[in-house]
Amino acid sequence: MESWTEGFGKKGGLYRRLRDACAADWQAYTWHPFVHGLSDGTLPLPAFRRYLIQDYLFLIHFARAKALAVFKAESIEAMRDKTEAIRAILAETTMHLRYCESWGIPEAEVRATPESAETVSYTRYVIDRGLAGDILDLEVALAPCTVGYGEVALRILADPNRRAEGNPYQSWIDTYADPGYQAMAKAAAARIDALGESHGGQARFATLSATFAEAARLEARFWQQGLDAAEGHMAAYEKAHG
Ligand SMILES: Cc1ncc(CO)c(N)n1
Repeated sequence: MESWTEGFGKKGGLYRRLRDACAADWQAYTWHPFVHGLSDGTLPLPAFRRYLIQDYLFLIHFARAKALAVFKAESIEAMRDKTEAIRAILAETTMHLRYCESWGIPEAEVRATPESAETVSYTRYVIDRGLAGDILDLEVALAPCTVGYGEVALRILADPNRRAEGNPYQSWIDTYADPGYQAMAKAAAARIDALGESHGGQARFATLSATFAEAARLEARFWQQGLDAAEGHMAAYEKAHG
């Protein structure tokens, strides 16, 4: 078994059962062609730019979803963890703004960018699962994001095609390979395992796994919007220069 699959959740726990129940969707998300391009450094810059600006907007709403998890948390420890997660998400956006600044895109312009359908659908889906359900429904909707990016980073580090020197996406990779981020991802998987036991994960598995798989597919769509933007860019370029 690969090292990254061992990293999150415990054997037989709810997190791994959710992940394994949507193996094809999970693979399509965590080893998407966009991720290959981050890893070997060949991702076209317009694809990354499109992704990163939308991801900044995504994180604002993701912080709101985590705030809802503070509200729905059933222990002070969980409230503390979630509060820390909100702080981490807001800190993560400084990486986004640094990239944008290096491209000459000021923060005001990033903020004024309209959200894409991919961004709206994913963020509002997660918030809706949390509003309609309890803390377990919400944590399961959040997990592909928090834990998934932890796994994506580990997959990149293990990738034989990885460009380790002079990779333009290195600071993106570092953000999620960071021990602090990895610890947060592990804690999120462990909380799902614990909630699975305390909140009837077995009896609720059909609903929970549908939520988890939906979020994994929305994550894959989120990468794909970057590649779609680059395709448009290439077509326009070829038209202008053809
Ligand atoms: C779409 C997406 N999923 C997960 C993360 C990790 O925080 C992120 N920044 N963006």
